[in-house]
Amino acid sequence: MIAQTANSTASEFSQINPDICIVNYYTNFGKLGLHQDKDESESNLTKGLPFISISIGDTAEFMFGDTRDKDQATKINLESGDVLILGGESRLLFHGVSHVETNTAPSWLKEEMGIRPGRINLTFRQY
Ligand SMILES: O=C(O)CCC(=O)C(=O)O
Ligand SMILES: [Fe+2]
Repeated sequence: MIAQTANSTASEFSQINPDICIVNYYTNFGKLGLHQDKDESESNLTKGLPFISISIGDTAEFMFGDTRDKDQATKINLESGDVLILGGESRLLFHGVSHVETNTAPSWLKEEMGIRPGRINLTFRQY
């Protein structure tokens, strides 16, 4: 498994010109099973072009690993404002969301932006 965290910079991955943005909204009961993202073109997947994920709202437990087995997956928290990049050799890692933690969003999102409870995730990709 290739998983680089805080020390990695976006410049280590090939640049993308995103032409797709997928928006997922999770209620506090929301989950997403372990899967690989491989709907993009074969050539861009082969190049390992990254996708870029931005989390907004409540914190999610995000899992990733080499297989679809959630017991073996590594779990990290993705908080509001976190950016996750899966690219290069990590591009086809299995990943998913095991749960969303109720009432963990920054209070200003609710108070000033009127955002509803739960989590929004945006992923930017290049087909
Ligand atoms: O919500 C997330 O952090 C992951 C979303 C995801 O894996 C997807 O949209 O394919
Ligand atoms: Fe995904």
